[in-house]
Amino acid sequence: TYNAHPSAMTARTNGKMGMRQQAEDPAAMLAIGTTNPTNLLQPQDVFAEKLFRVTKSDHLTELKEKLKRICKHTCIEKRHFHLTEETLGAHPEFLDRELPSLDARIDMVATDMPKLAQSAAAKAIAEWGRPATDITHLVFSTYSALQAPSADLKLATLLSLRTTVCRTILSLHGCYGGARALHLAKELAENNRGARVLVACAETTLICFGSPNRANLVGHALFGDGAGAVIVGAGPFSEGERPLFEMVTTTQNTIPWTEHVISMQATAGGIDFHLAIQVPMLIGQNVERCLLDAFDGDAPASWNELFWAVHPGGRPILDNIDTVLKLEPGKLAASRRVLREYGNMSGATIFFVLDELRRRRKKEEDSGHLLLPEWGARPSGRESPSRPCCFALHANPCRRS
Ligand SMILES: CC(C)(COP(=O)(O)OP(=O)(O)OC[C@H]1O[C@@H](n2cnc3c(N)ncnc32)[C@H](O)[C@@H]1OP(=O)(O)O)[C@@H](O)C(=O)NCCC(=O)NCCSC(=O)CC(=O)O
Repeated sequence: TYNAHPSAMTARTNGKMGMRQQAEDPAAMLAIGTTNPTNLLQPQDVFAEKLFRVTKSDHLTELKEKLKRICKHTCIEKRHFHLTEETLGAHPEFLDRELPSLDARIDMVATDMPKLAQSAAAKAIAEWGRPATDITHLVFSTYSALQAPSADLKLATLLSLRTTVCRTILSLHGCYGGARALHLAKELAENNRGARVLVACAETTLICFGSPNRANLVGHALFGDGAGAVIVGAGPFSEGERPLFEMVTTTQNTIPWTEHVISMQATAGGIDFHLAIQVPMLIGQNVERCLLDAFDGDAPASWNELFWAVHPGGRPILDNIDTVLKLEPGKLAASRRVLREYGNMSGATIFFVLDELRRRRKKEEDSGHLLLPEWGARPSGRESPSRPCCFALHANPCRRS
């Protein structure tokens, strides 16, 4: 409802016209769901051999040895992929960037990617305990959305959300897409009393996949497929709703002049992406300044006073954050575990890290030994070092007093 007269607007939104504007409390995550495709589970130690075999690239021996070296340095043990050997057999054009293949990729992703998101969202909704029709807003993020109607509408249909659900799609935000979607969900939940926002993110490397070459080798070693979903709502909470992480404050920060550092480009042969070798260094050099900006004069005396939900963009990124922030061993354990078990699933990864953190918290609660601090932060380079983006989270189910 729009109205030129603010006083009339207040009267209408307080009355029968719809939800009152402001929620009483900060937004919180009320449930988390994650999922991975089961088609192909790739142990990292045999990944290079398999990739070069299925892409008929075995003759590129030097490149294969380099990928083996890189894979060893990733600290990844396995990843999940939607793409199968059968699919590659049926689409030889996926192997040759000179052949047009974008249409076929978009067709496959359009059907399969929303289903991946559905699986994660269904888990989150089941945990939340309320009917899917109580969801008022949907924010969907993916780097594979290149058509309209897009994955947000497909997901809404698959989940039988109400027809009045307010949908937003974030496209090609890459690794920071999940955090940005959560950021938006907080604003939606806090500004629409009673709103319940489904945040979903699904990523499949199918849209970028190609035969190995010098430019895509690190991407081949790093990225995997997965989906995550979170229900976000602000208080008052209904019976049975249980805040997992209170979302206290969110900011986004861009490092100037780093636009070239990570990029994605749709081409006739699929999406090309570029990762500059400087990414881990730039994140290390800028993360503390971005955190200080985010905390706006209210930073803790030591970063160890917080728990951390860092997007595991790559092993050297986590190492640099550890070093620069002087974190105690284990502070990034949730991020490191997710990287080890799933690789970098771009925007979906942060949901896995949050899920891992709450599992660790639950374990500590059950054993009576609470180690995780109450407050936390979530920095991430995005598509670049350029946007470390930070959340402060409140992991106590009770509200801050
Ligand atoms: C590739 C790595 C596993 C390599 O590990 P190390 O750096 O410890 O090992 P190393 O220095 O010996 O490098 C091994 C070989 O990899 C090469 N190499 C390293 N990084 C490269 C890059 N970005 N592009 C091309 N080649 C690269 C080195 O030149 C070397 O080649 P040779 O052996 O020939 O000398 C790591 O650097 C890594 O994880 N980098 C990716 C980090 C990243 O950019 N993540 C962001 C993803 S996007 C994202 O997630 C956004 C976000 O963070 O929010």
